[in-house]
Amino acid sequence: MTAEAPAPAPRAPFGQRLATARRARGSLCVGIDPHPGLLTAWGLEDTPAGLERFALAVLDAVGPVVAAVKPQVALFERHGAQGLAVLETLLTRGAEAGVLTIADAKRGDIGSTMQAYAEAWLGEGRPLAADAVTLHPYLGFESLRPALDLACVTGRGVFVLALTSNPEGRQVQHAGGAESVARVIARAAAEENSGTEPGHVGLVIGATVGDAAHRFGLDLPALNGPILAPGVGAQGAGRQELVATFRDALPLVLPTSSRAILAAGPDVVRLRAAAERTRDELG
Ligand SMILES: O=C(O)c1cc(=O)[nH]c(=O)n1[C@@H]1O[C@H](COP(=O)(O)O)[C@@H](O)[C@H]1O
Repeated sequence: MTAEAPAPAPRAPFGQRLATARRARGSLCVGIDPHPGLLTAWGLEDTPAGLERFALAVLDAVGPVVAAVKPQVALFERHGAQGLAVLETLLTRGAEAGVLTIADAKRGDIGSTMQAYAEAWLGEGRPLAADAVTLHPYLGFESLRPALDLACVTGRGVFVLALTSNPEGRQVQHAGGAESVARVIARAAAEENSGTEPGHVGLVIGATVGDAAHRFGLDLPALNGPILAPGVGAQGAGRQELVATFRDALPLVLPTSSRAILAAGPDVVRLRAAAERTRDELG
């Protein structure tokens, strides 16, 4: 009996694919956050049909000029099953268009449940599988194991919350003093990325956190993986804050902005121009 050949990897590793996308189209990620107020401002109804028109218009406008798009899952979930169907369509169209998709689902649970979340967002052939998903580690970093491992197998990625952009995050993430929660999470993520290639385990660190990463001793250049940085635009951060927050880890940073860019729609030309301008300003 001959041994079966191992199944070929479904796609190149996420770290590699992200690096290629950034070289081709720069480092911006645009958040697709279909808030009801934005739908109204775009002249759309707050319904699954309005949601679909909004989400696909954003993809068409910005997909060719940015590295990634990040649909905010909550804003699709609020439309129930039909909203999730729109998300499914968006993720499929994103893959067809060659722009990376990051599902902002912020999942995290005990291992047995985490296995199901991992399959849902990172599993091969799953309807909602994206190129990467956001995870929260507050049941313990190791509880994320099913997602960390499955992402590696399927050539996908994860972004683990470390220092979030909202001020309330400090209560949990700064706890522990010198050995802060954020530092423990950052170190655990770096251990997943050992190797020469850029790894598939990223962190989320808000561009609004000031010098917290430095103050708490996070060794960000050692992460060898991407840092998703929300907080630019509507939450007040810009290029100056990115430089001050990330210092020598800036090459790892993928800034992400939602409302500040989406407000330029529904005109596709203006929307694309807003994404290009933000991308170029943030450098
Ligand atoms: O994981 C995220 O993307 C995230 C983490 C974080 O610390 N702060 C943060 O704002 N986000 C998300 O990033 C998006 C920010 O949207 P804007 O403030 O409109 O740019 C929202 O979808 C948030 O849920």
